[in-house]
Amino acid sequence: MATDHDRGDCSWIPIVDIKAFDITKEENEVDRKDLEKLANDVFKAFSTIGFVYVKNHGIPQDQIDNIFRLSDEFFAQPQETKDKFVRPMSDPAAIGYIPIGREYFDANKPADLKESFDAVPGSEYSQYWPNIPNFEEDVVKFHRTCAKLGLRLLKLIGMGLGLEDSEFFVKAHEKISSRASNNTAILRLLHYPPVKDGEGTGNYGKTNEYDFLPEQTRCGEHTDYGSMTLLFQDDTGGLEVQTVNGEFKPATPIPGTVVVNIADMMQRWTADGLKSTCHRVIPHRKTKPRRSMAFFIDPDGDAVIAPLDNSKKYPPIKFIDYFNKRYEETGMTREEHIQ
Ligand SMILES: O=C(O)CCC(=O)C(=O)O
Ligand SMILES: [Fe+2]
Repeated sequence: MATDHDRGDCSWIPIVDIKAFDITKEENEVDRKDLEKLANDVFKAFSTIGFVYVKNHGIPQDQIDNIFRLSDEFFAQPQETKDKFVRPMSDPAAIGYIPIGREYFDANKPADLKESFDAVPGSEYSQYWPNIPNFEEDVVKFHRTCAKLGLRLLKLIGMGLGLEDSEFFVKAHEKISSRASNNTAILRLLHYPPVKDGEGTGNYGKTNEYDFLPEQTRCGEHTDYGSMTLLFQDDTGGLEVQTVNGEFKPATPIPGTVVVNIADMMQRWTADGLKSTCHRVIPHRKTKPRRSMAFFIDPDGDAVIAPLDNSKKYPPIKFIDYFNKRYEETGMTREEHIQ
């Protein structure tokens, strides 16, 4: 039976074209009226489902392809090699490799069948950068590029929301590409390995052939913790987003676009005006690997997040406290992974 994934039906998620304010443009060369119109369009798009496809963002396709290539090169290495770069788990600010079976979003189910690499500029954990030519340099540069796009979107949302200080969100993310002020924004390279068809034994980490355990998935249902996430996905599919009725529908890849979703802090700031929507990655095509790259836009860790309309919908919370709590709840502080 043809599924929505196969039909490529993702028309329920809005597409916004930000050409007027793409990252190659200087802020002062953009006409104020065009910017205001764009801000309204962007805000409206984010208000519908909390997910949008952003097109004409200005990040060169070559740069995106190059990071996917470096990511492939890293994950294609033997497990023993990758294991040398396993990030220290006790420090959420560390960089490095996260093996399969580490992160979960439901403690009663098997951990996600994915492996990833967390990267930030200026990390004190420089020994965890792999020995792949240009890896650190290019990945760090991409982090900064993503941060630039993220800040543009934050500005547009601030304007679209009609904030008195339209730079409010931008200012709360000032340290996005540094480790200062406990900013936790990371670029995460993700690899969901191909698996055999049928249910299996969870034989991961031991051979190159993986099986899904009963109830295991590529990435469990969750919301993201920070302000927003930029997601670059390959053409495999599998990402699903929860609708207001509670069902999950595909966010099929659209070439040339970045999927952007609202995360928990933006929902709190806007007192539910913008929704941090639940999403997951299913093994839509088990035998085909999925590769994606997520840039998690986080406010500075010291920022205190409270509803901007002064409502009491959410109590004020320091972002780093919220982050640490979620980090612990997803099993990330364990030094071992599930066998
Ligand atoms: O890989 C994907 O498509 C989604 C990943 C995701 O939602 C996450 O890591 O938070
Ligand atoms: Fe996510």
